[in-house]
Amino acid sequence: MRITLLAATLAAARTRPTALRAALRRRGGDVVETASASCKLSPGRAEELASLNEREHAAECIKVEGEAWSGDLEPEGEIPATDKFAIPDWYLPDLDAELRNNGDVEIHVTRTPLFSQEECQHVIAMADEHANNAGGWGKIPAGRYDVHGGWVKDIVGVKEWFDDMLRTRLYPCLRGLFPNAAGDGSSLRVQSAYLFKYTAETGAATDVHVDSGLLSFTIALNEPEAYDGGGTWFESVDKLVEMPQGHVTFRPGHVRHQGRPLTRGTRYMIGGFIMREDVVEHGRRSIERGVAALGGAVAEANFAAASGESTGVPPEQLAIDALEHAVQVCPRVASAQLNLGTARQRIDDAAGAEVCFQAASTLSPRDPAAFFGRGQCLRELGRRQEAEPLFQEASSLDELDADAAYMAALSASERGDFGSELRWLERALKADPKHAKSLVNRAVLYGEAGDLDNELACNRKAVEANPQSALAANALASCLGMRGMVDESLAVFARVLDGAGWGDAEELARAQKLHGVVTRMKAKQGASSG
Ligand SMILES: O=C(O)CCC(=O)C(=O)O
Ligand SMILES: [Fe+2]
Repeated sequence: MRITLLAATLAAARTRPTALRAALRRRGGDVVETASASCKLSPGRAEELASLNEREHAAECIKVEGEAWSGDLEPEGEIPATDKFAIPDWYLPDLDAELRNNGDVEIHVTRTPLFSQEECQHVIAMADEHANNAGGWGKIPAGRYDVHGGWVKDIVGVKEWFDDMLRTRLYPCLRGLFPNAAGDGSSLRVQSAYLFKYTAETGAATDVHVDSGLLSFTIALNEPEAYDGGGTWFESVDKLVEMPQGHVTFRPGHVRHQGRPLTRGTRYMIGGFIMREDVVEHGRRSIERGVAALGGAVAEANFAAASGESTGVPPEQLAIDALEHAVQVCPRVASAQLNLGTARQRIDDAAGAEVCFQAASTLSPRDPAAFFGRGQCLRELGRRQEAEPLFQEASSLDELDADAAYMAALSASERGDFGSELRWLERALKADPKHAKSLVNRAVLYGEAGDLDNELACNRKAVEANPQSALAANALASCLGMRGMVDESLAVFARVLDGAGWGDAEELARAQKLHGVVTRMKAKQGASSG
């Protein structure tokens, strides 16, 4: 009988991980203005950050000198006809007015190839040979993916070809298509240029991101028959651009896009990020400075992080300052607002972060990170009901985001809607079959349905997939205790208690308490069988 009571204690410990905080109220008004007005950067600090940007720009211009061709363009450079589409309601951090044509942010895709088949094949052959000589392809990080590739400046033969093409075709196209932003073309500079080799197995995609520069181009080096999937996807208009070999896309750099996942074959492309020697991109540089100070662990994964000049300011503060500066410079740029939200979350300013995420989701309504971040803040602020649809939205926008689906599941379970909880947990586990919290809560649902074998199996899977998760270990140990498998249960609890460093205070206290419960249970078992 005592054993049953102890088991009930363990069953009560079958809890879902949650976090409850006090409630606060929000203010109304235009969301972007509200977020911008929340910035308290002093004019002196703004000036310091601006001069940091100027120095960084000057240093970068020196660095890229010689990495790629620059100077006067071929006067008669040919400009191909393009198909164009607009990105409505989108704002650029720098030269926003100049980068528009008739008020629109435009993406141009060539109608006829800019490069011949022979040219493209030759470029690929040189790149493959370079990789062979180097003992394999390098990897360029692109968010959660590592794409095989290399910097154009380092690839023998390709660099020389690329330099020639900048002068005769690529820069003349930018000058023709974006006349107000490119000027006569002589001040255009390659911030970076890379050659990607996507395969289904290695670095099949990039995350959705913005590029580092005023303008970008993407060159399709091989024929689309060589692969399935791929192409460039433009998030805010949900449009996929798939180009035949030799075609090129020209566009403002700061438009969210993704190299779509490849499911078969190989896709070669060249990407170029273009800046201007005579324009300091204060908006972009402050955003990148903030992102770099946050350790890059934010949604906007630019390939080239800002070159961090040491300032002696702690990283959290530098992030806040730089991103408040960015919001001052370009309040309608979603990535400035989003990253400021992330920076404020880091210093536990949920109310300050929430207004930024709300602005970001208004400015970039298909960016899952803005919804997820706002949902987290609203929970912190005690507004769980408002948070739930935001997690659902984030999960719908990114089916690979297990955290978003998990948070939607948690929200449903808090309302007692276990049917919805199950559906969202299944979605989370489809996105990430190893997601510890989802596995633990899936086990809870099995247990509540009386399916004890699957409850145990699910908890075992959680621990196997996450050997360092105290949450999973505690769940498994409790489950084992409930099933009377006390020795194994005690061993798992002991692992949590010994495992210095993995497990927060809450999980450690839980392990301690439940270890005691199971120890008493074992004593009772011994007494009743002895
Ligand atoms: O693979 C693609 O089409 C896009 C790659 C990319 O992010 C870029 O060119 O900036
Ligand atoms: Fe890109």
